[in-house]
Amino acid sequence: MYILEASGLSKAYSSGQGAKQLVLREIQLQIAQGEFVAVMGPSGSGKSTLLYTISGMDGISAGRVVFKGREISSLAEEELAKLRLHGMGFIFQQMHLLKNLNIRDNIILPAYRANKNRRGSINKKAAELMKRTGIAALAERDITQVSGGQMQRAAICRALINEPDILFGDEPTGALNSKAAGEIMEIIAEIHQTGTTILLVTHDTKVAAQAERVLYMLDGSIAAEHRLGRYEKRNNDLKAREEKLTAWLMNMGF
Ligand SMILES: Nc1ncnc2c1ncn2[C@@H]1O[C@H](COP(=O)(O)OP(=O)(O)OP(=O)(O)O)[C@@H](O)[C@H]1O
Repeated sequence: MYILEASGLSKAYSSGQGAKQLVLREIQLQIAQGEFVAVMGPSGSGKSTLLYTISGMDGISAGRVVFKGREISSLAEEELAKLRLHGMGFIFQQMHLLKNLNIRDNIILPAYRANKNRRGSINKKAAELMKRTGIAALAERDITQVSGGQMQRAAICRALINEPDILFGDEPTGALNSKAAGEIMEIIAEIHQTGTTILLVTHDTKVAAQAERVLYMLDGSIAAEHRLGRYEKRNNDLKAREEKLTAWLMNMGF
C-alpha cells in the first residue's frame, strides 16, 4: 500500500517579468508504507522543492499528491495543516527551534497544538523521546546552550512527538560534523525500524546508503532510481552499500 503518491506533479516559480521556471516536471512517485527513500542529485535539481510540495508545505502548479488516500493538493489550508500536524514530521538543516523556549518546550509544542488536553501523556512521550535520542539531561536547557547535534536531536524529538506516519528530512545531517551526523543517522534508522516511513533529501552517500531506495533528480525530474534493499544494521554492510551507491551515482554523472 502506498502512503504517499505524486502523479504529474509540476512546480513552476515565476522568474520575473511573467516568465516561469519549471522546477519540477511531471513527477511520478509512489512511496510505500514503511519505506525509506533518499533523494539525491545535483544542486538546483529540485530535491527540496519535491520535499516541500509532496508534503503540502508548498503549493503545486499541476498534478496530484495523495497522502493516506487523501488528495492533499485539493485540501483547504486548515485541513492540510491538521493533516501535516498529525501525520507528518519534518526535520531540516536549519532547525527552526524557538529561541525563547527550552528544549522540552520546543519538543512538546506541536503536541499541544494537536491536542491540548493530554498534558500528562505529552510530557511522558517527550521524556521518552529525549531519552531515546540521548538528550534527557538537557530538557531544561535553553536552545542556545546546546550543540548543533543536540539541537538536531531535539528537532527529531519534536518531529516525532505526534507519532507521524511519515518523517521528511531536508539535509538533516548537513550542518553536523561526521560523528554527530552518524549518530543522527542511527536515530533515523531506528525510527525507520519502528515502522515510520522516511523521505530524506541528502548529499551524503553514507546517509543515503541506509535507505531502501535512492532517487536521482536531474533538472526537475526523477532521472533514475536505485534499489538497495532494506538496511539491517546487524549485517554490518553499510560500507558495501555505500560503495554500490557511489558507483551508481558516478555512473549517473554525479
Ligand atoms: N521560492 C523560490 N522562488 C523561485 N525559485 C526557487 C524557489 N525555491 C527554489 N527555487 C529554484 O528552484 C530550483 C530548485 O531548487 P531546490 O532548492 O529544490 O533544489 P535542490 O536540488 O534542493 O538544491 P540544493 O541541493 O542546492 O539544496 C533552483 O533553480 C532554485 O533556484
